[in-house]
Amino acid sequence: MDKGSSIYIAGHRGLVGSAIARRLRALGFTNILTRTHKELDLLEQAAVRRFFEIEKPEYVFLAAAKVGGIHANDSYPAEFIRDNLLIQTNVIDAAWRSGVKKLCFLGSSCIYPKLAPQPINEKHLLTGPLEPTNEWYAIAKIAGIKMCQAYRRQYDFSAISLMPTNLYGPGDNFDLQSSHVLPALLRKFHEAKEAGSAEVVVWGTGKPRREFLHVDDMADASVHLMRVYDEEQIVNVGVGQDVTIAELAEYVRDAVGYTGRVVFDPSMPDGTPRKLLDVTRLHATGWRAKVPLDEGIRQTYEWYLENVAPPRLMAL
Ligand SMILES: NC(=O)C1=CN([C@@H]2O[C@H](COP(=O)(O)OP(=O)(O)OC[C@H]3O[C@@H](n4cnc5c(N)ncnc54)[C@H](OP(=O)(O)O)[C@@H]3O)[C@@H](O)[C@H]2O)C=CC1
Ligand SMILES: C[C@H]1O[C@H](OP(=O)(O)OP(=O)(O)OC[C@H]2O[C@@H](n3cnc4c(=O)[nH]c(N)nc43)[C@H](O)[C@@H]2O)[C@@H](O)[C@@H](O)C1=O
Repeated sequence: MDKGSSIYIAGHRGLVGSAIARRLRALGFTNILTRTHKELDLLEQAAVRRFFEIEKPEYVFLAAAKVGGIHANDSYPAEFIRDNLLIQTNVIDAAWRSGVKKLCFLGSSCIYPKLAPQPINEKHLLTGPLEPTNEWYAIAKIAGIKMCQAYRRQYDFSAISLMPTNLYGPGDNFDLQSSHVLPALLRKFHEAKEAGSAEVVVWGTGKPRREFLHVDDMADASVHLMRVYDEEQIVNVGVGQDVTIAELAEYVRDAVGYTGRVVFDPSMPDGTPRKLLDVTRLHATGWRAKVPLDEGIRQTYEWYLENVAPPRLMAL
C-alpha cells in the first residue's frame, strides 16, 4: 500500500474500523474511502457491486459485521448468521470482481471449537463442536475464511483472514444488553459508583478465561499484516495472555474506583471456558501487542467518561 492508495474501510464507524482509520491517517495515508451504513447497506448485493465498480478501491479492510456480546449472539441467531454471511459475501465478491489488489477479512477467536486445546493454534479450526451461544456467528465467520481461501485458490485473489481475540477500547458499544464484557463492566461499575450502589452484578460464574486486546493494537496489527502477510492460512491476533472474568472485574473496579461488592449471576451463560490464542504465527511476522490491560482499561474508561457517560447521566 502506498500513502496515496485508495483504501476502503467497511464499517469505519465501528470499534475496529474507526481504529483502522485512525491508524492509517496517523501513518500518512490520504485516500481513505468510507460509506456509512445509511449511505451503503452492505446487505444489498447490487448496491455493493455498484459501489466497487464506480469507486474501484485498491485495498479493503472488511470491518463491517453484525457484532455483539454473549447475550446478543445467543438472542439473535438469525441476524448473526444472515447479516454476516451477506455482508462478507457481498464485499469479498464485489472486491474481487472490481480488481481490488488485496482484502483483509476479520474473523474471530470464536471460530474455534469450544474445548480447543489452549493456547488455540490456527490448526485447531474445524476440529470440534462450537460454543452454542455463538455458533451462528462462528459459522458465518468460518464461511468468510473459506471464501477468502477459495477465491485465493481459484481466482488468485489476495485475501487474508485475521482472527482477533476479544477487543476493547475507544468507540466500543456500552449497551448493557448487546455489548461485550469489558465495556459492560466499565459501565456497570461506573453507574454503581455514581449511584452509591452496594454491589455490581457480573454475569456467569466469573471463572471463564478471556484474552483482551486493545483496539489500537488490533488496528496496528491489521495494517502491518496487510503490508507484510499474503498467505492462505489464517492468523490469530491476540496478546498471548488471559485473565478470568473475576480478575477482569477487579481491574475494572480499580480503574473506576468502585468500593462496593462484586456478585456473580450464574443464571447467565459463561460461554466458552477459555479462549486464549496461540500468537506464534503473528509474532513471526514481527508484530507484538503493546497496550497493557490495566492501562488500556484506564484509557477506555477516560474515553467513556468523555464520550458516553455525561449525556446519559444528565438524562437520569
Ligand atoms: N469487538 C470484538 O471484540 C471483536 C470483533 N471482531 C470482528 O471485528 C470486526 C469489527 O467489529 P467491531 O468493530 O467490534 O464491530 P462494531 O459493531 O463496532 O462495528 C461494525 C460496523 O459495521 C457496520 N455495519 C453493520 N452492518 C452493516 C450493514 N448492513 N451495512 C453497512 N455497515 C454495516 C456498523 O455500522 P452501524 O453501527 O451503523 O450498523 C459498524 O460501523 C467484525 O468483523 C467482528 O466480527 C472479532 C473479534 C472480536
Ligand atoms: C468476541 C466474542 O464475544 C462473544 O463471546 P464471549 O467472549 O463469551 O463474550 P462476552 O464479552 O459477551 O462475555 C465474556 C464473558 O464475560 C461474562 N460477563 C460477565 N458480565 C458480563 C456482562 O455484563 N456483559 C457481557 N457481555 N458479558 C459478561 C460472560 O458471561 C462471559 O463469560 C461472542 O458471542 C463472539 O461474538 C465473539 O467473537
